[in-house]
Amino acid sequence: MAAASAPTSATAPTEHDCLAGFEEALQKESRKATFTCAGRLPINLNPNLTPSGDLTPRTDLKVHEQTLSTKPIRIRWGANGAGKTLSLPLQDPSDEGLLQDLIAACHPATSGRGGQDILDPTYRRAGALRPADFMTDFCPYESGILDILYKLNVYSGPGEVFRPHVDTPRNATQIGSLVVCLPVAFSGGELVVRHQGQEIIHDWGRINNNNANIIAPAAAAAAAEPPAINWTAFYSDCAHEVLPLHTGHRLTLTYNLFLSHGTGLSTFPISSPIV
Ligand SMILES: O=C(O)CCC(=O)C(=O)O
Ligand SMILES: [Fe+2]
Repeated sequence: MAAASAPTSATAPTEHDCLAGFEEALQKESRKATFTCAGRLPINLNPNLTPSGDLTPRTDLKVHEQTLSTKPIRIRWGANGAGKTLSLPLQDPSDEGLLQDLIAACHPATSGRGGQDILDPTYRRAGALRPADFMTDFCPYESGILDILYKLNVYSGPGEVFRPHVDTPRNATQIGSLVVCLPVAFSGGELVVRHQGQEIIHDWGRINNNNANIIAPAAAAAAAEPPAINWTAFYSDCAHEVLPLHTGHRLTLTYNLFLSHGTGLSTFPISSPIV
């Protein structure tokens, strides 16, 4: 009996065919893959603080067991001796002036184009503070999110905006961006994140803090939804934009996300992140 013949070279897939099939399969998968994640972090207006002002320390184990929350967020800015501190959410009507002071302290925000920071209000109309000009005690690491703090952004209504863009990576280890939206009332200003024909819209103004800037602890405790931080993270290749603000002020902290030792994901040497 004749032996079964081996596939001839005419019918056997070539290396090129295999690679093309592999590429097609990967592309299909990457279309289905998660490209962004998001979360909401309730603000505990009466947190249990350590003497140094931190939340009660957590072990890794506890982080997985607990519902995470954050203490109110403080932002400090201004020259030595003339510094100001704003706590969000506002808990007293007299603090509304401080929010206005912070907005006034911001400079017109630039955007990165061709490796340069460009000031173009038709592309981005918003205020910003550089990391050297403010401090915050919001700690994404403590809150279960990973970070390198990059900027405070303020968009005011009506009309401030950031047109579609991809963030300029600070170095080769940057894998994404994290946007944290602070508890101040606004409408419009949806953050739209896009990847390979998919789109996620974060309408944080609609759900932000019952549309009130000032929330007394008692009212917050009684409310069905306590004031909260909203956040989202996405990979560096995602285009995103902030749609025009309608009303109020939208304050965000943006962070660059870097690969670090120990994730097992990096095949190249990791240098210090540039902020
Ligand atoms: O404020 C936001 O939601 C996004 C800001 C942003 O995209 C950026 O600073 O690159
Ligand atoms: Fe961006």
